[in-house]
Amino acid sequence: MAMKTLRIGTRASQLALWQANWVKSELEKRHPGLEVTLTKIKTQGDKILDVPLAMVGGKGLFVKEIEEAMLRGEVDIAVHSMKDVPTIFPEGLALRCITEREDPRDIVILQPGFKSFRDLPQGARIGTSSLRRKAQLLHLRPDFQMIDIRGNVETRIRKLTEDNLHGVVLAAAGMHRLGFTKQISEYLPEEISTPAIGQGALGLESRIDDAETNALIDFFNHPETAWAVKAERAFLRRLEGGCQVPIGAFGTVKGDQLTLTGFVSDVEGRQLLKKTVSCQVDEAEKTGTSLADDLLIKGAGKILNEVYQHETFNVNREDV
Ligand SMILES: NCc1[nH]cc(CCC(=O)O)c1CC(=O)O
Repeated sequence: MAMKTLRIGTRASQLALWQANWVKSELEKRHPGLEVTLTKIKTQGDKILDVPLAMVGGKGLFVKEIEEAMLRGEVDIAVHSMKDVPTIFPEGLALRCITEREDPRDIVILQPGFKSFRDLPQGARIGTSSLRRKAQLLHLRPDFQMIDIRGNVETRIRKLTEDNLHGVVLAAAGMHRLGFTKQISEYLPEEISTPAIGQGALGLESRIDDAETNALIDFFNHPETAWAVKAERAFLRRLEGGCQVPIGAFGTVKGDQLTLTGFVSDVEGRQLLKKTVSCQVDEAEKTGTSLADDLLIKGAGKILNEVYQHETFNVNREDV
């Protein structure tokens, strides 16, 4: 039987292409004879590089054009970093698979001679645009000067030298995938830097009614990661944190037990709410929602309202 061609829609950044190519090669291993092609699609988030993304507006800046291509039938699946995937999907599309998580932690790259961010001098300059990363580092080192950096992973690494920074913060997963592991100075444990929702996992999105495609890709789904990420996303959804805010959540699964940590903070990392809960995996979403409710009762709503009004609230979904 002649196999169909499966077309992957992807952004053209180095990391997005690595991820799409990884999906392609896993598909070809699994289904010998299947032809898999990549279609590069420019998204709003790729086009507008100089404007704070909050001013561009809207959720899903890095996925919308790919979703439209899928709805028009021009591509069959989209490969996303789960971190960039909005919690709501257009009619007809769904998140079909969540892949096994890479290292979920944040990392720092430091100037030569430094082993830990803790050793940096007073007032050290740290590059990141993520309010989540900013807040958690400022919580430990209120003296740090946080510098906005935008751009893809390589650009941000380059800014360490170009912008004369003491350190930059990035995701371990992106560094590992792109072969930059050796440049990592320090891994930040989850207890110090709660990862972004979905960090390290990939999401495969497809048309709900495309049974043939869905049957081909279902093996990518990793149930443990999927439970964890579903809990994290329920937490985010309840906090209406579709845009970038100092929100993080991290779930792990052992057997049928899910442990979920959620965190919300103000921009300066002064008020930091964090809580860890456990449940059975089939309660993942409910638990994510109720953990958010818990933090709302403790004052997360007030903190987040202040964040939304804060002048530095310029969303950068490339660096959550
Ligand atoms: N928005 C950029 C982005 N999207 C996903 C990752 C890392 C890989 C992952 O989380 O799967 C990164 C890079 C970074 O934050 O350093």
